[in-house]
Amino acid sequence: MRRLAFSLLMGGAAHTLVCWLILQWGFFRGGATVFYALFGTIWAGHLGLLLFARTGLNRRLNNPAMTEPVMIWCILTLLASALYLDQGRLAVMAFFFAILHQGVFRVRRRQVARAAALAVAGYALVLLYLNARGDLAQPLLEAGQWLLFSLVTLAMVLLASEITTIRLRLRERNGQLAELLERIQDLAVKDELTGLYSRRHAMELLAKACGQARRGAFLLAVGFVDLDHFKRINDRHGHLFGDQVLVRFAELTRRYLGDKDMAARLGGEEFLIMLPVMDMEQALTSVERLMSALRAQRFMAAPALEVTASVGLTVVGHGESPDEVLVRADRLLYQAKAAGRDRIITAGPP
Ligand SMILES: Nc1nc2c(ncn2[C@@H]2O[C@H](COP(=O)(O)OP(=O)(O)OP(=O)(O)O)[C@@H](O)[C@H]2O)c(=O)[nH]1
Repeated sequence: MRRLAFSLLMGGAAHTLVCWLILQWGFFRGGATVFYALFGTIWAGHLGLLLFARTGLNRRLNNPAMTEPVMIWCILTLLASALYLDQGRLAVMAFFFAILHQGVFRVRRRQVARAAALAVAGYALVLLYLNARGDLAQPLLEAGQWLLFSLVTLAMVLLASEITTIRLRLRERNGQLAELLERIQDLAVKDELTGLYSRRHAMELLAKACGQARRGAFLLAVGFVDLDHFKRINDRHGHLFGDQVLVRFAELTRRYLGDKDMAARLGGEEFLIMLPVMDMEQALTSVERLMSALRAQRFMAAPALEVTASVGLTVVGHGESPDEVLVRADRLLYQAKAAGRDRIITAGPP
């Protein structure tokens, strides 16, 4: 919007000023009446375009920046004023290069060529029309100026084409770099197999969350989850199938845990979950729901298999360090395993 306003207001003011000077020097055919009628219309158009963008109606267009329509409108205003000039026509048409400059970085090569063709052909039609009416004082000079204008325009279009090629290549490279960066960031914080957070990142998040929970911002539940008899699953159905089970569990955490909850794979078949909660009961309900979903999973390659997990679940106590919380959750998990697996053992802070 700011760019559009700048182009239309500054470009329009410069165009008006040059034509007004030509009017003062007596070379504007039709005099002040035609000048004010013409520039009144031109400014109504400029302000109409600005109003259109200001009200947000442009967002409904395919290209909300409206670069091409604005370029075409501005070229038409130059051509319209060129019709009334007895002198200085080339100076006015030269504003086209400023219009082109505005468009080069924003529109496609085809659109630049279209705008250039409109300017060159429009300029030629203006001259032919004036010549037919006998209003062209120096036809040869005007034709020479048109030729010069056309050659410079051609050079500009070729340059614009080069710039567009470089711009597109840069955009492609930027896209590739952004993708690479995202992948590097993912590798640093995510577990490759499951897409859950990695152990290192989980520890960083836990330290941060413990700090916030300590300040009383919320209550944080921390759970150690360990799939039961995973070695047996691997041995019976193969390592690849074991991987599928891990991925399925990760999917379930994404589906059953809330937006503010977090799940990480600490390694092997061991996971950490963190849930900001109101109380332990809420945490227990969430984890029970996740465990039921895991138990209900069926696998094509092993239809009779029921995967379960043991969980040690606790909440972060006032002033507790992440290590203290992890040790307690680990101890609870051990108790769950010892008590026969497929269960959640909970305990609050000491
Ligand atoms: N498929 C697969 N298996 C893994 C991966 N990482 C570790 N494991 C296996 O996970 C198994 C873990 O076995 P254990 O630590 O003995 O535990 P468990 O068999 O689950 O027994 P409990 O925990 O006591 O119920 C081992 O056989 C590891 O080889 C992995 O990325 N993919």
